[in-house]
Order: sequence, then C-alpha cells, then structure tokens
Amino acid sequence: MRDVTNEMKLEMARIERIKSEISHKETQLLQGAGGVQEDILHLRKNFWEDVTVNTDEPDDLIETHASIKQQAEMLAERERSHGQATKQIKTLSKLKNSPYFGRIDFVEDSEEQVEDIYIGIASLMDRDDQEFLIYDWRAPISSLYYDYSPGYAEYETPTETIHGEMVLKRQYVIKEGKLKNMFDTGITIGDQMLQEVLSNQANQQMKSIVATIQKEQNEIIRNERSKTLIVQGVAGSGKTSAALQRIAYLLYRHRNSLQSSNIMLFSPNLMFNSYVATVLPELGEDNMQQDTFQKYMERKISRRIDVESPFEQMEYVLTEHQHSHYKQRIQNIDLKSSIAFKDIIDQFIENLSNAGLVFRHIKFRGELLLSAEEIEHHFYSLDRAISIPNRMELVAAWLKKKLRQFEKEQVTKDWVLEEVELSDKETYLRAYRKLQNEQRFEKDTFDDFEQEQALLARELVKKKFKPLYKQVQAMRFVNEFSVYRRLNQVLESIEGYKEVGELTQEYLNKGVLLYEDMTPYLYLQDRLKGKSIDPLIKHLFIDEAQDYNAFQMAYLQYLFPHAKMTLLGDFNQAVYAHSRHKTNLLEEFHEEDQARIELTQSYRSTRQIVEFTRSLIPNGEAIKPFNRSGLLPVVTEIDEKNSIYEHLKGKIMKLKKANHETIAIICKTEKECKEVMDLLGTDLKIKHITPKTQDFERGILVLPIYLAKGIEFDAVLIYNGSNKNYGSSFDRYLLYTACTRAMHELYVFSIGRKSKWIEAVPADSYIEE
Ligand SMILES: Nc1ncnc2c1ncn2[C@@H]1O[C@H](COP(=O)(O)OP(=O)(O)OP(=O)(O)O)[C@@H](O)[C@H]1O
Repeated sequence: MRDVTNEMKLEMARIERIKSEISHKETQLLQGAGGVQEDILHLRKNFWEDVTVNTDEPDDLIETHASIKQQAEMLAERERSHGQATKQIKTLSKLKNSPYFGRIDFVEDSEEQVEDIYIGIASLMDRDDQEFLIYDWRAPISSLYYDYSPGYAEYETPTETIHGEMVLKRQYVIKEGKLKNMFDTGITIGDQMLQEVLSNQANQQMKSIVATIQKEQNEIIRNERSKTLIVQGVAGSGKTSAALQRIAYLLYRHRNSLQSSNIMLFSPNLMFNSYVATVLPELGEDNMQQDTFQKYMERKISRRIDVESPFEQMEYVLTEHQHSHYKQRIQNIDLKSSIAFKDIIDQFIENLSNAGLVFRHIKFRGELLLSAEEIEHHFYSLDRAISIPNRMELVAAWLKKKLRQFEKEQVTKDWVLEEVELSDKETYLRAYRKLQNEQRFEKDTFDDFEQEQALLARELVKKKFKPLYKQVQAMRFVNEFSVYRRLNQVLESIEGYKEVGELTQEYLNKGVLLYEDMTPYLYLQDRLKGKSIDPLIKHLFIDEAQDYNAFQMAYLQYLFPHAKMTLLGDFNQAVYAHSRHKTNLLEEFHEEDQARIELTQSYRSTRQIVEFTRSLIPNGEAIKPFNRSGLLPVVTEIDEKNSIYEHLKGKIMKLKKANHETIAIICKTEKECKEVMDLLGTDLKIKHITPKTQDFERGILVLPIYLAKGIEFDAVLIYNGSNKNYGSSFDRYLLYTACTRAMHELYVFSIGRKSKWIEAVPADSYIEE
C-alpha cells in the first residue's frame, strides 16, 4: 500500500524541483534571446551601412544584390531564432504553471528498472540534456498513458514495439505551480478527473483535452497510416477536440516538414473559428489555417456573382414551402449534390472539346481587338488531343502575342499623342533623364522633344495594356459563366431535369449562383482553365463532414489529390437538405486507403440529457452517456404564443441565478430568432447570433440551429419544439442537433402539442411541466 500523504509530499517536492529547473532554463533562454534581440536591432539599424552599394557597372550591381541578400538572410535567421526562443519561453511559462498532468511507471520487458514517465504539454530535459524530466504528451511512450491501465502495456516507436508492464498510472491537477489534487487510476483514464473537467461551465472557447484523452480518441489523434481518416462520432463525443489535438500531434511528429500553414480546417461557420482558436496556442502550437468551405470556394470564382450561402439555402428549404418553385429547388439540390451530376459535367466537357465553349471579346478603349468568335476559332483550330486547360494556355500565349502587336500599333494613335501632350513638365523631365541614362542622346541633337514624346507614348500604352495582359493571364477570355448556363440548357433536354435546368438559368440570369450550384460551377471552371489548387495544404480537416454532399467531397478529392484528409462528422446531425437521406457518414465516399473510426460515447452532456436526446433518433440506444449526473430535461407545452414570453424569461432568470455563463435559445429559423428578439431582446440582454457573427461570447444568445453546430452551451432552451415545427423526419435531426448542444440543462418549450419525436421519448427521461 502506498502512503498517500508521503507520496503527495514527494510529488510536491518534485514539482518544486522541476519549477526551479524551468526557471534556470528561462534565465538561460532570456539571456540568449537578449543577445539575439540586440543583434536584430543592430542589423536593422545598420542594414545599409553594412551593405556595399554600387550600381555603376553591371558587375557592381550583381555584387550589390548579393550583398543585400546576404544581409537580409542574416537578419531573417536572427529573427527566426528570436521567434523560436520566444516560443520556448512561452512554453516554459506554461509548464511552470502546470508542469505535467500524468505519470506512468513502466518496466520494459527484459529490464529491471522502473522508469517514471511524467507527461505534460511539452518536453523538458534536465540541465545536462541527459534525462527527460517531462515527456511531451505526443512522444511515442506517452501513448501508454492514453491506451492502457496498469498491467501489461505496449507502445510503438518509429522502429519497434516496446512491451512491458505499467505499474502505476497517476493524474495530477496542478494549477499556478501547486499540486491541487492527484489520483491513481485503475481502469480508464480517471473518471474522476474527467468528471471534474466535464462538470465545468461552458467556455467561450474550446479547451484542450490532453490530460484526459480517451483511448479511442487517441487512435484518431495518432493515426498516421491512412490517407483518409473518417470519424463517425455521436454528438459530443469529442470529434472536434480529437481533430485539434491531432493537428498538434502531427505538427510535433513532423516538425521538420510540416508547418501550421500546411494544415487547413474547414469549419461550419465563422463563429466556430473563434470558438476553437485557442486550443492549439494553449498547446504551444500555431493555429492551422481555418476557413469555411463556402468562403474558401467563393474566392475561387473568377467572376463576380452573388453566391447564395448554405445558411440562405437552409432558410429557403425550411421556410419557403409555399414558393412556386419549391419542388424544383429541392430537385436541384438533390441533382447538383450528386455524383450523377459530376458525370453529366464530365460528359459535357468531353463534348466541349469539339465545340460549344464560350469566349469573351477583348476590347481596348471600347474598340474590339479580338472577337470572341476569333478566339473560339483559334481554340478549336488547336490539336484536339490536347486537354482543354492546356489549349487555354496556348490560347493565352497567342493572345499575349497579339496584344503586343496591338500595343505597338497604338503608340502612334492620336489619343496617345493627345494624352502625352497634356503631360506636365516633370513627366517630360523624367523622360529626358531616362533617355539620357539609356545614352540615346547624341549631344545637342534637335529631336530631344520627339524622343521624349515617343518614350512617353510607349510608357502610356504599356500602362494601359497592363490590365489586359493580366486578364489574359487569368484566362478571363473564357466565359465559364455562359458555359455553365449552357450546361443547364443541356439539362433541359435530359429527361426529368428540364425544370431543374430552367430554374438554375432563371437564377443565373439574375446573377445569382445557388449554393448547390457553387461546387459544380467551380468544378466546371477548373476543368476549363486548370485547377487552382493550394499546393501548400498537406492535411485537410473537415469538421461537420456530414454537411458535405457527394459532389463536394469528390471535388475536394479532385482539388487536393495529395493531401491527407481527416473527416469528422455525425450522420444524425445531417441538417442540410442534400444529406437528409443518409444512414451512414459519407457512405458514398471511397478512397483506396481509408480508415473509419467510430465514437459512441458522449462526453458533453449529463447522463440525463444524453438519455433524452438519444431517444429522439433511430438506433439512439447505441449512444453511451458518460456517467455525469444532472437535472432531467424539462418539456413545457404552452397554449398560446403570447405566454411563451413569461416562460422563457422565468427560466432564463433562474439559469442566470444558477451561474450558467452561456445560455442559448435555439430556434429553427432566422424568423424565429427575430421573434425571440422582439419578445425578449430589450428586456434581457440577449445577443442575436447571425451568420456574420465572428466571436462566440458568453451570455444569453439567440441563434438558429445551423449556427449552433459544433458549439456547446451550459443550458439550452428550445424555442418551439412543437409538432408543427418539428414534425417531419427531417426535423427530427434538427431537433436532435439542437438539444445535443446542452451540457448541463435542457428545456424544450412547445407552442401547442410537442413534437412527435419527443412523444416517443420514454416518459421517465424528462419532466413535463
Ligand atoms: N477526452 C476528453 N476529455 C475531456 N473533455 C472531453 C473529452 N472528449 C470530449 N470532451 C469534451 O466534450 C465536449 C464535446 O466535445 P467536441 O465538441 O469535441 O465533440 P464533437 O463530437 O465535435 O461534438 P458535436 O458533433 O456534437 O459538435 C467538449 O466540451 C469537450 O471538451
């Protein structure tokens, strides 16, 4: 039996020793950093003094260039090492606050000695760099902590598998450098510690979970074998958390070849970006690139079009049932989300290889330089065996040559002479000097003025032509917008798609690209002009992957053929129209080398909330709640809309008194959000969250379900969980997604009869008020 008090004393003493080691390292680093900083200041201040500048002869020029380059490189190197030192100092200060969270004592087979391994957010060596005082949680040996309980254990190093016995597993809560608590754990990683962490109030920002990562989450974090990793995890199972720790893990494991700029995370909305922004910095890593799929893709569209957002699409689907084109719109969403449509585009492109592409005229000052027909003619005169994008490149080269000819011709035009004549004295003086430098002047010639004029004319025309070259380079001469319209014309002739083709054209004619058309449009654009890939991205993470349709997934594969992908989602939270028939996550997505991991344990909500929410969906019994107890959810049926005000207000006041920091009133649509704001907005300080909201703040929030995705709140109030509002099989998943946002308390208000999906929940899983 271990003597707990004595163990505690020993651990406290060790913490003090480690802190003094950290202080020592800090001092050393600060001294070093001070020196580097001085170097940087000196280099910046004396940059030009230390450079030999001589531009007399071409050789001197080359030497000057080399000298500047050398000086700049020296400065960059010093700045880099200063950056690294600053980062290390920051990490040390974090370690000083909480040096480690876990310890395992491990004896390797064939060895006698027990090694005690302390695990923290970063490694720390002793002064002589001989012994690890703290192991980074991402080191190979640290995986023992996450994967095993005391007893037999093994872990993989890059070269072999190490077997042995774990004789102790201990967890610590260390805050401000003081040991607050410590547990020796038996089975999984301390339920006790997890209990503590999960009982905390929701934060404005997600926290790192390194101290309590669970075995199945560790598998996601450390998977390096598969090119594509698909994680199907129930609501609150830690998908986003695992994704972020995985990013930190990859950055550590491949620190020589992978930077944060090589990793991209597609998140569900702008607010989510701020919600997860602090996790990686907390772990001493820089944030990955982060964007929403919509924003990332919109930037690729070369023409200015009004692109509908996924939220607008969602609002339409939820509220415009009476609209005359509603049925066609749903058909459009179904078709444009499918691989069948990608096949249609592929076929269409094959035909375009022979005829049918649309080009734009090239005009200069209103005058036609090259007509669309001439460009088309040239394009189709090229060898048809060459791919369309390669032919476009050839056309661009041909156009640039043509432009150079036109440019020459323009120099003697009247408009040029007129503009040149209007130039001021200084402009002429500059031309004079330039000509002198070029040594064109014979002394005392009589045509100085003509030469200056000719030079200015050339310069003027060049400047005016510059945008044209740029446009040719960007292949603006291809009219992909019209080609996409043509594609939809073609649809009209395919059985069953006539109305879909018409509907899309109607929107295109108004300059609107529907959300479901955005990805097909980009795919077509890429197939014509060549793909605009982001070569920097080596790892792509997609959160809420159930919201992506088959076409979008195929496009991402096409766009990032070499990137590794981690896709995280939950088919029970599929709330977009295109994903409503799913029974599995990304069922039609196949990559040769892919792994699937399932997470079935939910950590976010209390056992009572999970038991309620899992009864809302089919096969929900497979979802395992974490054993954290709380209040039963409450469902309140209200007769009249008017009295909902009193109910909501009363509940919010109580929740505030209970010190809940984030209280969310979740609505189905934006219209409902406005209703809530009208009812309560002035009375209580309520924040209305819209798609434009960038920061997730604490307080009382009103938001539609689609913006609550991925986020959690201490308490959730469902504005109107009536059967009228949530009666369809599609609404079922919306309701589930909304209710699963609650960590500690859940209230459903229903104006009139409650949803039939709630009626199906066992009566003892909630209280009816
Ligand atoms: N191993 C863990 N240790 C501590 N907390 C955890 C752990 N796993 C998950 N959590 C907590 O559970 C909550 C839900 O996690 P997360 O948001 O990552 O889940 P998710 O699967 O992405 O959820 P959803 O799909 O519902 O948006 C978070 O508060 C997270 O900190």
